[in-house]
Amino acid sequence: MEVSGPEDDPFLSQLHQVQCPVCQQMMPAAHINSHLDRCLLLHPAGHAGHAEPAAGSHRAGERAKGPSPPGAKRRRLSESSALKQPATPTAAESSEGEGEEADDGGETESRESYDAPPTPSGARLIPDFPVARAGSPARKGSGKRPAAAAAAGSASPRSWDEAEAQEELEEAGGDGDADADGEDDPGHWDADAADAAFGTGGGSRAHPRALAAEEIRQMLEGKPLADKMRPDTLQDYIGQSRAVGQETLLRSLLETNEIPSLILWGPPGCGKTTLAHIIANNSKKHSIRFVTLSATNAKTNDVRDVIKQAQNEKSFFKRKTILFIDEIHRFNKSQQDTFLPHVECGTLTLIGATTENPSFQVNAALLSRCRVIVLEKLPVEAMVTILMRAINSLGIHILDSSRPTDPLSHSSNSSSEPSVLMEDKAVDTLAYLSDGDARTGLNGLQLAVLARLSSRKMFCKKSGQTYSPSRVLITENDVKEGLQRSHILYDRAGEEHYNCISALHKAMRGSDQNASLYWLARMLEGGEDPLYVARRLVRFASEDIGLADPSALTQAVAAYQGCHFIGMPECEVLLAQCVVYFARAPKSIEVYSAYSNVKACLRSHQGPLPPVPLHLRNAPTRLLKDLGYGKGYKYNPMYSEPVEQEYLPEELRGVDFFKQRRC
Ligand SMILES: Nc1ncnc2c1ncn2[C@@H]1O[C@H](COP(=O)(O)OP(=O)(O)OP(=O)(O)O)[C@@H](O)[C@H]1O
Repeated sequence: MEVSGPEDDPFLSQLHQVQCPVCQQMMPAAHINSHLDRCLLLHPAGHAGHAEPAAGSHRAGERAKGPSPPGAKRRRLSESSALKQPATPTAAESSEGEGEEADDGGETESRESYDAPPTPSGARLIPDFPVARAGSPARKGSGKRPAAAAAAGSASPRSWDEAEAQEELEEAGGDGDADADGEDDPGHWDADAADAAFGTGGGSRAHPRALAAEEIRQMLEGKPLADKMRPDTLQDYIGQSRAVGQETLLRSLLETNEIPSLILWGPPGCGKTTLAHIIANNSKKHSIRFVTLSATNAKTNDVRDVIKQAQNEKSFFKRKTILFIDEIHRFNKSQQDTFLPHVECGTLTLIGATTENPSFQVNAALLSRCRVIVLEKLPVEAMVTILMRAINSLGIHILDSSRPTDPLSHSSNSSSEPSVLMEDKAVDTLAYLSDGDARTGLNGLQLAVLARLSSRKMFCKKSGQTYSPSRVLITENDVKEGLQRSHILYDRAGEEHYNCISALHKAMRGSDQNASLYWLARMLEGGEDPLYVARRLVRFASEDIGLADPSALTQAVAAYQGCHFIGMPECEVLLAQCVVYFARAPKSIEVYSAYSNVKACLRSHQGPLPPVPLHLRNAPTRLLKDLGYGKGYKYNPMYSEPVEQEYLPEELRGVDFFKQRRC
């Protein structure tokens, strides 16, 4: 559970808060003097607004050197970790704030929009990318963005204006150092570092610090690129104009900080968590607590804790709490019920994100108290814009296929040329193949670049030329490979979902308990709904085990109910137990096949179906008795010996569905 808000002593820190007149940051009154000394030194006139951690805390750069969130965590966890932002400036001082970025004073600096221009069909998709000069998308509070974008947009690495590059460099510290504040942070992703360094090296051959392949490789290692590139402001939030476009109600509500309870519904990677992250950033400016839970690992007690804290905050400090629950559909109905009264009475504003239809997955009562925001798959143009933003931040140049000569081949000063280039069609292909999922696109890009940089195969297939080892060309094939590798992650909504459940079914049928457990874990770890797996087990109990072990059905139904009661992650072991039981159980498809035969018989029947024999009909009235209903029926319990009696319609007499396929 991640909670951002007043931590160590909420009472004191709230009561004695003052605002720094230079960087606007809130902090305990006791810290203001020492903070001001530092702040004035760091932010002379004109730099106000660039926030600095309060006195007593580490400087931003120092904090950033601390261990960054583990990138090896599974995807959902790493996504939720992206919301570990201090909700208020005071939170930056708390221990939980450590390791997080500095406050986002840099956001106040000018930042050009990344909205992609409409692309005519069939035209190249890479937009003439606006040069973003300030405000890093990857890091709040950062200073400069490179004009690498310009090079990409104009498709010529040489179109970059030298003077502009030098100016950018000087603004960024003048020495090619990563941070305008002079904070060096080699081990941490720093878009500024990339920007400042590449901005000067990318187009301006005069500058000695074009990003070397090795530098890019280091920047790409660790945290997923999608996390690093998560936008902090609505301005950088691409697409989704129906939901948060300029004229929408939601946008005006967000701008006035009137956040209603929301359910964000959309396919994976379309920006649900990102929108919540933007709301979180915004709320911290208004002293609203923003708490994040992921339904994949939060327990009911975590929810209760959040509610209790929200009640305290409301009654003692009149402070609102926004609770963001990622994958809310994975909470069972009773867990969802826990929020209901608190959303109702305004203790909590709930923001839930779900990939599943909320009509089925979210309690009707809760749903009726939330505004459902439908986010769509990102269109290809938006994907290109998002990818280009990352490509520019990394200092990768785009190679224009329409140019008659390869810029790599006629470099006069090879040492200062950009060292990593990417085919323009590789970007288009990546945007198309990502299927509206920005995470897939960005992580595919990361894998493609990393793979290419690690293998150091530096030749251009088109020209057949090889280049110096310091140059790398990322091709369309590289991104295709990168995408394939990133798809190893389980795709809950797509083909992988069906492939894995089929593999599980077959492994249990083949009595392979190891493989059965493997496929189960692969689905659950990938974010599969445990109730979906449980429903399939109920079916398997009858289809494949049947009367060979009739208690299998009881086991499956119990597992289903157990999953429903306790939800993930606790229910995974219930499913594991059931899966192993089924893999070990004797199998019989006798009933399943016989029933299939009956169905086939009915479907292939020509003409009207045979009537129910009169002796089998019930005769509750005299009239029916007179018509012969029930006549001649032998009531079995009255006979001690076996009863000779027909139960099938006359024309089916002698048919044995257990032996033959068709009647
Ligand atoms: N609209 C957008 N504009 C810019 N970047 C985006 C946008 N949507 C997604 N991204 C990028 O894609 C990454 C993944 O997006 P996000 O985590 O918001 O997806 P999601 O819809 O919550 O997915 P899931 O349901 O799988 O958790 C983000 O970190 C961000 O870098």
